[in-house]
Order: sequence, then C-alpha cells, then structure tokens
Amino acid sequence: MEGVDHLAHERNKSEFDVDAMKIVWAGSPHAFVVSDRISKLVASDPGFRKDNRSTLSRKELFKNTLRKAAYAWKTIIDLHLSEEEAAKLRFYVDEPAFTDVHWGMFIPAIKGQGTEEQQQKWLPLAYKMQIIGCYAQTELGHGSNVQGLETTATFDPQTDEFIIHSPTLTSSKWWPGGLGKVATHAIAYALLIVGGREQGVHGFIVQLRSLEDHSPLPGMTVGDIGMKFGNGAYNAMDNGVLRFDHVRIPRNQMLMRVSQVTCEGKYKQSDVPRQLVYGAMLYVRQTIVADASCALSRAVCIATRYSAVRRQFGSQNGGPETQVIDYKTQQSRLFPLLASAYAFRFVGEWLKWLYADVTQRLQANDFSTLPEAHACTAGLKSLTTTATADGIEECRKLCGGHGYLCSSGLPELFAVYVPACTYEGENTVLLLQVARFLMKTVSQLGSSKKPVGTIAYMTRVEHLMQCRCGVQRGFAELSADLVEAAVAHCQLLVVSKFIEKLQQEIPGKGVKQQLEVLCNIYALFLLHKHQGDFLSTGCITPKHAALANDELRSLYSQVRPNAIALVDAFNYTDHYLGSILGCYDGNVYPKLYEAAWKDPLNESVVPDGYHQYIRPLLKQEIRTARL
Ligand SMILES: CCCCCCCCCCCCC/C=C/C(=O)SCCNC(=O)CCNC(=O)[C@H](O)C(C)(C)COP(=O)(O)OP(=O)(O)OC[C@H]1O[C@@H](n2cnc3c(N)ncnc32)[C@H](O)[C@@H]1OP(=O)(O)O
Ligand SMILES: Cc1cc2nc3c(=O)[nH]c(=O)nc-3n(C[C@H](O)[C@H](O)[C@H](O)COP(=O)(O)OP(=O)(O)OC[C@H]3O[C@@H](n4cnc5c(N)ncnc54)[C@H](O)[C@@H]3O)c2cc1C
Repeated sequence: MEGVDHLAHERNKSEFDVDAMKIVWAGSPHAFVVSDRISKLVASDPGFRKDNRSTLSRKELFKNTLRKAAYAWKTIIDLHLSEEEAAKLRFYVDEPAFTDVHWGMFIPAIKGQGTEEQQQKWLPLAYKMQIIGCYAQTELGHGSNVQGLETTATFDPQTDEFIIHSPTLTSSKWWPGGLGKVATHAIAYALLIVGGREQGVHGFIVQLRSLEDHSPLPGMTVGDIGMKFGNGAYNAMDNGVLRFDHVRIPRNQMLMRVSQVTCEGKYKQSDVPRQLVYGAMLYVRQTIVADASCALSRAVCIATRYSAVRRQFGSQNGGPETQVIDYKTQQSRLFPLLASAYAFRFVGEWLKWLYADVTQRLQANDFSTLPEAHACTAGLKSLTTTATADGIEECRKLCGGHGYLCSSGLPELFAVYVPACTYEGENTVLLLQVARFLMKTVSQLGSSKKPVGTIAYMTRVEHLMQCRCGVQRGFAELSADLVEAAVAHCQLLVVSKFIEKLQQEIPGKGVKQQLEVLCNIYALFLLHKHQGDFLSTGCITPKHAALANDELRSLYSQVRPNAIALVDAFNYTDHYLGSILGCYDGNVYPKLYEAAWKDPLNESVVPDGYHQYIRPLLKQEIRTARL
C-alpha cells in the first residue's frame, strides 16, 4: 500500500522525544538544521540519483562520478553554501570520489605541514578547485612502513630544485585516491637527500598534469590501479599508480613547516617535532572515527526497520507471525550494534574536540599532548572501523536472504566501508602504536612523570609496575597480547566518553533515559563478550558475570519499543540510506518486487545468449555447436 506508514505502530510505541534525540545525534540544534536541510536538498535532486550504481560498468560509473562531483560543485557555488554546508552536501551525495581526498587530505596536509607562505600560495587555488590534489604516500612496496618509502627527492643546488625520482618498481606510488585519472597535483612523500645525506621522508607539492589539456607532465607515468572489491562501490574512485623519472620541482615546493632546505643546500630542522610530517594522518583518522558512526548507524537503521517488518513463525490462531525483532537472539545481535552506533558518535565528538585542542597547542608550539592525540586517533580509528565493518556484515545477516540483494544497500555499504580497516593505517599496525604508547607510560610509572589525560587511570593499576621489565624485554614477542591490551584501552575510552556525555544536561522527554540504556548495553555487552578475561584476572566473579547477562536481557526489552524511534533519530533520508529494506515507511515487499523488474537482465524475457548456449543444450546439439 503506497503512502501508508507500515511502521507507524512501532513509532507510536516510542517513549521519548525523537526530535530532541535528533539534535543529540546531530551534535547541536544548528548542526541538525544544516544536516536536515542539505540531506533533503540532495535527496530531492535527480542529479544526485544513485540507485543505478551497481549496474554501471567501471567506465560509466567513473564518468557518472565526475558528473556528480561537477554538479555538486556547481550547486555549492550557485547556492553560496558555506564550508560546513558544502561538506555536508558531499557527505550526502554519498559517492567515493577524488573530492574526498582533495578536501580531506591534500588541503589538510598543506595546512598542517606548509609554511605561511606556502599556504597563501596553494590553499586559495585548492579551495577554488583550480587545482585538484591527491595524497601520494603509499608505494607498491611500502604502505605501513612510511620510513621505508623509496621515492627520492634529491636537492640540486645548481638549479635550486628537487629531483623527484622512482628508482625501483616497488617505489611506484600505488593507491592514492584521485591520482589515477583526476588529480592535477599531489603531495608526494619522498626520501629527502641533501648534499648526499638522507634526511628522512618529507612531503612535496608536485604538479602531475597539464592545467590546459590534462596530459601528464614530462617524466610522469600515471594511471589507475584497476578494479577493487565489490561492483560499483569504491570503484568510483581512481586509485592510482605513479612513477617519476627525474622530475624537477622548485625548492619552495617542499612542505617546509617541519624542516627546511636552504638554497645553499643546508638542511634545517625546526623546533617542531618530526612527527608533524604525519599530521595529515592524525586529522584524517579523526574524521574516520566520526564517519564510523554514520556508516554503522546506516546499517543498523536498515536492519532495525527491516527486522520490524519481517515476520517468521509464531502465528497464534491464524494471527500474524512474530516480527523477527521480537526474537531475543535477533535483539542480542542487533541492539549492541545500535548502542555502538551511539557510542561511536559520542567518542567521535570527543575526538574532534581533542584534535582541535592539540592543533591549537601545536600552533602555540606546545607539543606535550601530541603522543596522546596520536594514540587516541590511531586506536579509535582501528577500533571503530573494525567494529563498523563487522557490524555492517552482521546487519546484512540480520536481514536474511534479502540482505544479500544490492537493493538492500548493505553489500555496497560494506564494500565501500571495509577498506577503512586498511587505509589511513592498517588497523593492527595502528594498535601496535597504541601499545607502544601504553608501554612507554607503564615504563614511566613510579617516576616523576605522572600519567595524565586518557591514561591517568594507570596510576590506579599498580600491579602494572611488576610486569614492566618483562614487557620492555619482549614487545615483539608479546605483540599479539599487547594489541588486545590496546583494544581494551580504546574500549575504556569509548565507554568513559559515553558516560561523560550522560553527565551533561540532555533536554527532551526520555532522551537521557534511552541513552543510559544504550550506554549500559554497550558496557555490559563488552563485559559479557570478554567475561573470560574479566574472570581470569579476578575483576569480576562468576556471579557478576551472570548478573550482567541478566541485566543485558532486561535492557534489550527496554530498547525494543523504542528501537524504531532510536534509528529514526539518525534522520536519514531514503536517498541517503539507499535501501529498500530500510525505507522509512517499511513498505518493503512491493518495492523489492518492483526493483527486481528494473534489473537489466529483465529487459528481455528471453536472455541474450539463448540461441547460442541454452537452445543447443536443450536440443542436445551441444556436441556440434561451436561454443
Ligand atoms: C570535507 C571532507 C571531509 C572528508 C573527510 C573524509 C576523508 C576520508 C578520506 C578517506 C579516503 C581514504 C584515503 C586514504 C588515504 C591513505 O591511506 S594515506 C596513507 C596512510 N598511511 C598510513 O597511515 C601509514 C601507516 N603508518 C604510519 O602511520 C607510520 O609509519 C607508523 C606505523 C606510525 C610507523 O612510523 P615510524 O616512524 O616508522 O615508526 P615509529 O618509530 O613507530 O614512530 C616514530 C614516532 O612517531 C610517532 N608517531 C607516529 N605516527 C604519528 C602521528 N600520526 N602523529 C604523531 N606522532 C606519530 C610514534 O608514536 C613514535 O613516537 P615515539 O614513541 O615518541 O618515538
Ligand atoms: C581503498 C584504499 C585507498 C587508499 N588511499 C590511499 C591514498 O589516498 N594515499 C595513500 O598514500 N595511500 C592510500 N592507500 C594505501 C593505504 O594507506 C595502505 O594500504 C595502508 O596504510 C596499509 O599499508 P600496506 O598496504 O603496506 O599494508 P601492509 O603493511 O603490507 O599490511 C599487510 C599485513 O601486514 C601486517 N603488518 C604490517 N606491518 C606490521 C608490523 N610492524 N607488525 C605486525 N604486523 C604488521 C598488517 O597488520 C597486515 O596484516 C589506500 C588503500 C586503500 C585500500
């Protein structure tokens, strides 16, 4: 039945003010208004249609992405959108594109590592999109090990230039988004060589393509690296390969905030730490944490709405069957993910604050909180992306067979999202960074340097002092255990930031109570999942473990009547969700049925290839037919 809200009875059950929760989710009344307006603008504009993506060939998909990016830019200009509104528009257009890396990495890298003069020269061009940038760090042979990069930048004092060169096949830049076909410029990372001495990896602004006809400049071999996981999905992005053959760039195109090369060929290090070369990664990891809650909430919204629509078994006296959301097993898989979406939202908000704080301090030459910010961004990036990728897949399974259809939106969401576990730092490699930070802290316990901020709790864990020597001896040997410790530390962060959120004033009828229920689910689910660790370390008794389990079941019952309203609070349009199973009105079956007929395979009743392959088979002519 068109126009009928099949989930109205679910919405009527809710015990809290959904509009107030929408503001909590958005972060502020202002953020809600902007997000709501821009999402509706995108949804109502046929220029941003995306329901045909999975049927396009790679070339069609890519061209369509170019069209959308240009159309989005025109919309931004025509409507005089602010930076905040423009970012929201790109978000709701919901298509991986070169613009993500231009705005998300190229510009932040210049801001973080460029001098004032360099920023004044390059940022206006980038902001107006008169140049399009990518972030060319990873090579065929090295991604995680940034110090192992092989591209060289050799200073030539005769011409006051750097010579950028790829000496080996494995030094080819490999993976950068936007590089393959679009970017005109790159921040390329290369091993700096001055006066015959290697000075570590630095960033350089390199023009790749002509601004007149887009052809690669002399000395550049550049192209796309080929199809990636999933049809459609991340294939809208032109991840690229690039080789430099003694390409010359002016000296002032080395990003020189952290260190400088003079025209006489002197290498000078500022008093800012070398780690600032990694600054762009700090920024992007923080945005990735914020994005995790979006991707997870999207999958959870689909699975929750569909679980309320779907009925299997349990009919009494010819009455309706049971909604699958009423099964305790479904609840025990779905509701912890719902709680995680909210938990990641709040930890993402906090991380944004932490990043703003560290940036302000860095500008005032206070580097004291940089190691903590690195550990938090790296650890939370790892934890939230792993949980989100796993969560999207779990949501697909929660939707049964229909979850496997592209029209459910879940396969594409998974395919687009899952590389987040690898890019911007492979997740295990990042956890090892957190472990290194934790072990450094442990080794300083008992000294005059007291742990503060997110590691202040360590002063209360005195027994860590005893294991100090053992850990210092065998970091590599114990690394698998240390990674688990790093995850536990990050989980503690997530839980404590959720609790801190609840300590704030939260307006709206029943909103705080719902969030308390979700926070308890998040924490108790972790305790339940890792009860072996808690029991074996004597932190809890078997009785506590059983109580936690009982409490979880009771909390699931409290969520049940509010589940649909809790996902409505994400305020996603049907366009953004891109899922028949998750559509707002719950009118799933007619939409699924209709969508099937739109598949290109159904354009003819008898398929192409019938006369060549099916008929000979049926007529037993297969031995004589030429295949
Ligand atoms: C408006 C639009 C918004 C859109 C926003 C969305 C954008 C999303 C875009 C998404 C598109 C995806 C694009 C993907 C891009 C990429 O993937 S770019 C490539 C990213 N590559 C990596 O992440 C590589 C991972 N490797 C590393 O980070 C490092 O090499 C390493 C693992 C940390 C090892 O470094 P190394 O120097 O060799 O070793 P260490 O000795 O361990 O470290 C030295 C010290 O430096 C500290 N440190 C390391 N990283 C940082 C950092 N980022 N910030 C601060 N400090 C750092 C480390 O702790 C060590 O410190 P000490 O212990 O004190 O010595
Ligand atoms: C979709 C996508 C987009 C990307 N976009 C960009 C981009 O725009 N710009 C860019 O520069 N790069 C980009 N990358 C590259 C990305 O940053 C790297 O792939 C990533 O940093 C992982 O590095 P790697 O591929 O070298 O993995 P590897 O380090 O080779 O990882 C392979 C395995 O080795 C393990 N491992 C590695 N080192 C250690 C260690 N020290 N201890 C224990 N285990 C270890 C890892 O855990 C992993 O299991 C992108 C990648 C993808 C998939």
